[in-house]
Amino acid sequence: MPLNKEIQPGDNDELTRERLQATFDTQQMAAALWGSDLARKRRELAKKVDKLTVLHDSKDMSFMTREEKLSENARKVVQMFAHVADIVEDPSDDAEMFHLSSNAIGHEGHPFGVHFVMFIPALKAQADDEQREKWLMPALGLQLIGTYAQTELGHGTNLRALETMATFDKATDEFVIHTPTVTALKWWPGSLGKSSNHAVVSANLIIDGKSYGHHNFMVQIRDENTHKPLKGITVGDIGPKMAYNASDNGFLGFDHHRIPRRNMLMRHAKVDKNGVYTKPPHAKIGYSAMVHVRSVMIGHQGMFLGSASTIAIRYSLVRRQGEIKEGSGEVKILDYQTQQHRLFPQLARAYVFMFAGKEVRELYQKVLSDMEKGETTLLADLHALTSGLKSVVTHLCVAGMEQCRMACGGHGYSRASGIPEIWGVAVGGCTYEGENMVMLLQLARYLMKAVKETKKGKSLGRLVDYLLLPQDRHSLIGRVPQGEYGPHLAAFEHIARRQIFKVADELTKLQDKGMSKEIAWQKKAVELQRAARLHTRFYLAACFHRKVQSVVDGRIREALADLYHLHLNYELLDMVNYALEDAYLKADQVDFIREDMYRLLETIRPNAISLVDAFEFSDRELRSVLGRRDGHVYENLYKWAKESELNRADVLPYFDKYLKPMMLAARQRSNI
Ligand SMILES: CCCCCCCCCCCCCCC/C=C/C(=O)SCCNC(=O)CCNC(=O)[C@H](O)C(C)(C)COP(=O)(O)OP(=O)(O)OC[C@H]1O[C@@H](n2cnc3c(N)ncnc32)[C@H](O)[C@@H]1OP(=O)(O)O
Ligand SMILES: Cc1cc2nc3c(=O)[nH]c(=O)nc-3n(C[C@H](O)[C@H](O)[C@H](O)COP(=O)(O)OP(=O)(O)OC[C@H]3O[C@@H](n4cnc5c(N)ncnc54)[C@H](O)[C@@H]3O)c2cc1C
Repeated sequence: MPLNKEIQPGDNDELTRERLQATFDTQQMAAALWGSDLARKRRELAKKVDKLTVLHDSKDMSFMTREEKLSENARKVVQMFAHVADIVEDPSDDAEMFHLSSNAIGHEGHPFGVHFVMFIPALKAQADDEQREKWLMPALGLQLIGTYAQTELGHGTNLRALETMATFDKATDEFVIHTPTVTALKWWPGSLGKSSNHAVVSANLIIDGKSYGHHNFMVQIRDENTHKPLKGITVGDIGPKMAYNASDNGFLGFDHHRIPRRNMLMRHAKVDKNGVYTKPPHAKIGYSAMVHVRSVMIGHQGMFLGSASTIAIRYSLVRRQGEIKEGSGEVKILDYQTQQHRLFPQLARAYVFMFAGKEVRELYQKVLSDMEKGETTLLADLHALTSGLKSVVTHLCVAGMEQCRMACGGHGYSRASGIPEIWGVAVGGCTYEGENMVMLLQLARYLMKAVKETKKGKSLGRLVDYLLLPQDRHSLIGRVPQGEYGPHLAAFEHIARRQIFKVADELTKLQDKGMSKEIAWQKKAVELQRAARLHTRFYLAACFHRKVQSVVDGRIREALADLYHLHLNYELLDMVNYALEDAYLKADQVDFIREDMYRLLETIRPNAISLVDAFEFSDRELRSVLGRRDGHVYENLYKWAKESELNRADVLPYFDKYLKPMMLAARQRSNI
């Protein structure tokens, strides 16, 4: 059977020649990336969206005001739901729905931005059966629009300091929701400002003057017909952001607003009509919606980096600039080693982030079904894993996307490239769902506990089993036959384990000297977050290894293995100081890693376009002139620029108003 190489009539010849070099079938690679069923569904879905003009952008969003963006995406999201049954096979499949939303709406946000990713997951995990009937069904049926209102103007990270109050009034069987200070205003919730009419609100539960910490409450905030804020509620938009401006992130305040007692989400924690409080089976079970989003973010961030890599690699095969050998003509910029070194490691990261995203979702589903039965043993493991992955992946994604942008030269800076918007959305991920540094420290707490268990000869969980293994003194990289990468993965393991034990010992020493646990933690916080990063980067490398091992088709496995080996080399060099500190690696081994990395850049080069084609992002989804599948970049850049609102007239009013009078006056002065 001939290999599928994604060649279509009308394609730029340069790209066709590139695609013909592929050593593998792109559809099979897509199946390895997404799973064969989802890859097929994605392909079919994109074709259907292409035919449904009501789902198409009415013009490029770059040329719209915020209000136009909100209105445009509200229009499309409504059309999307109207046609959903004709487009997707299973509307309850988040992955299929995310793909539909990417194609039809893009990533700038829409009125249901938080409804599906937090509001519904919070209801699924925290509402009891009766409450699910009352809100989950209408929420799924689009009878209401919900958001998740937790962060306040004064506090986002430190949830214990949230100020919004939910005081139980036994006499009326109600909670009184109140915003006592300006810093207690809810601030940031997506789609809150102008779109939502319901919110899951985090507030301190107060019964008979005693605080039980924050819990989640269902609050209707707007009238379902007039959409006006209900009495006692102040709500609005917080203003423009770096990106994601089709989302109306909002503020929300309550003035002694009353809700029925049964509006507290009561699957786990409960308050009865006499004000008797029942504790949940796990203190942090109410944080499940956050864990859900952290788990989805990993794969999504991989897709963002995959999109940026696709744009930059395709463009690098169309763009010619300079000669390598004088007189032999200008080369494609992807033929420069520096360009390959800039882009291929980002491509490899995108692949592994998507693989890790899949693994972590599987663990999340398991924990969710355990929680349904009141079983919470794996919650701490999941929290630790998602906290680390969320932080490392978002950080590396935005660093990688910035490389992709710069690799496109001047045109990368134009919004026509599509990179600025996805970069702006992705970089938000470093902050939302837990600021990265804070989440790394959460993982570090877990790792320090794991060390204690290890010292007793036990393992805290599967993810930290490797702490039980003895440390090797020297790496075998370059000392085993060429093509064996076991020692590379062992090096990730070594540096993670060493840093974890090192910081644990340092903490112990400080405490032995009489320092409190908390102050010792502060003194070692930078080292602790390093340990968390190294642990996570080891997890990612090991995940890549598991994926390559699981692939049956030889051609796919070989192409994936090249990316995996490049990943091992590149990331090790990025962290090499840790391996040099204890002379685990010698200088000649570092040179070996570098040389092997350069070799791999050359090996990957002929497959580059097919490795990005395998993501199967449609042009509609990429929204990039530079990343067009057919490679016809220049004529379309010109067409795009002509759409600029500044080109609506040859002379704009500001010229007559300001510049012309100034120049006339200057001329008159010079004539005097
Ligand atoms: C949106 C989805 C996909 C994105 C891509 C799609 C494309 C579109 C892109 C744009 C979408 C934009 C949507 C954005 C939506 C964003 C929403 C939000 O941001 S919602 C708000 C999120 N807020 C946070 O994440 C707050 C961060 N802070 C915390 O989580 C906590 O305060 C803390 C964990 C830092 C500390 O909690 P606290 O209760 O104060 O901790 P204690 O010190 O009391 O206890 C520590 C103890 O608890 C354990 N713990 C903490 N959390 C959990 C948990 N979730 N599960 C299990 N255990 C937990 C922790 O490990 C400690 O355990 P210990 O044994 O004591 O060590
Ligand atoms: C695009 C976007 C969408 C959002 N959507 C929502 C939403 O739908 N619902 C919602 O409720 N919220 C939402 N948020 C809010 C978001 O969850 C918070 O901004 C986030 O959790 C960080 O909290 P913060 O803003 O208080 O940061 P801060 O905690 O003030 O962070 C500032 C700095 O302080 C440091 N810091 C803070 N605490 C510690 C500590 N203990 N140890 C060491 N360093 C520390 C941080 O590392 C950081 O460098 C959104 C935010 C964004 C950007």
